[in-house]
Amino acid sequence: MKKVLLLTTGGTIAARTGEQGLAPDIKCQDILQMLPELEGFFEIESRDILNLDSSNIQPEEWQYIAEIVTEMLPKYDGIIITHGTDTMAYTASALSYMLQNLCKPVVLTGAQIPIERMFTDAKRNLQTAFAAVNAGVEGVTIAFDDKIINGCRAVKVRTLGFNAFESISAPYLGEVYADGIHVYAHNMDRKRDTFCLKKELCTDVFLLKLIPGTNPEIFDRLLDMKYRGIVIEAFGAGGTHFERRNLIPKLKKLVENGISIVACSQCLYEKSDFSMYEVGRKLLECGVIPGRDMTTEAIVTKLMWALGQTEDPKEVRAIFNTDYAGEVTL
Ligand SMILES: NC(=O)C[C@H](N)C(=O)O
Repeated sequence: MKKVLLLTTGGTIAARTGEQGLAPDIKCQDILQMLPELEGFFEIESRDILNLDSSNIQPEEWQYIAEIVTEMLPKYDGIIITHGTDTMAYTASALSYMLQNLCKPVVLTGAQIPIERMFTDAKRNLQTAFAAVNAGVEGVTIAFDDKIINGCRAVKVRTLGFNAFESISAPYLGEVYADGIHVYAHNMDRKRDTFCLKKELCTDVFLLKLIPGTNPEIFDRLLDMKYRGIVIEAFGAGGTHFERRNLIPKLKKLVENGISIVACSQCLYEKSDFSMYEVGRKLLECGVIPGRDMTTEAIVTKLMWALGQTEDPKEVRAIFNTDYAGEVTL
């Protein structure tokens, strides 16, 4: 029988309606009581570690969760973490980098409807998470709506639909059917070294979505504010305007000041390629790091993590040229 640790952090899955609206309240023991069918199949221990809507989960919480996972993992076959859906993809990505060479399942799950309500998806999602642990799907994953998604490829794409998450530019790792869980790929050939926690993060990272007419002076302000990393969501396959409002000299200045800039596409699907158009090449020429087919969530957290590991922009670039958890196609 597999030994599983359930950690709860809050989110809608554990929410009740209070005077101020929905807020997390339900404890792990109550959650487990609602899933009596798991008892005969798993040896389960549980612990409430946070009680937050995921909008309140920030880099400090990612580090706290990573510490607990690192401490507890040797005693279990896998760990399931219940978490709000709104920022689950950020937490999953951050954990993917912090928990280096992870070779056991760490599965995040949650719900669109609280577990105590009719039509809740919480039980099904938890069952899927347990199935992922049982199947030994390694690494940080998200179990949701019968799918297992690599954590650093997940994006929340729906506010209300049960299919809230998609796996972007990467196949699902597994799916649940009537005959059980189908696991497609879980040995991603990347765990060569021993597991270790690398939890240092730099929170001085800013995300800017370009609009037609973005004022170039925004980049001077970001320099004044001492950001060390900037993620730019550019247009289409990769481009920004240089007519009339030329962003390029400003970006050059930032790079000269040692700031790491990573650029990706505003389009959710498919890769960016900044070498394709003149409007993209100019970014590469001033030293911007291409985000390739990574999600914005995976880039933002990777930049925070990279800047936590090194002060050298060249090493940050080298980190972005490395695939740690299946987050990027090189
Ligand atoms: N479905 C959810 O869990 C949404 C909630 N606001 C959260 O992220 O905590």
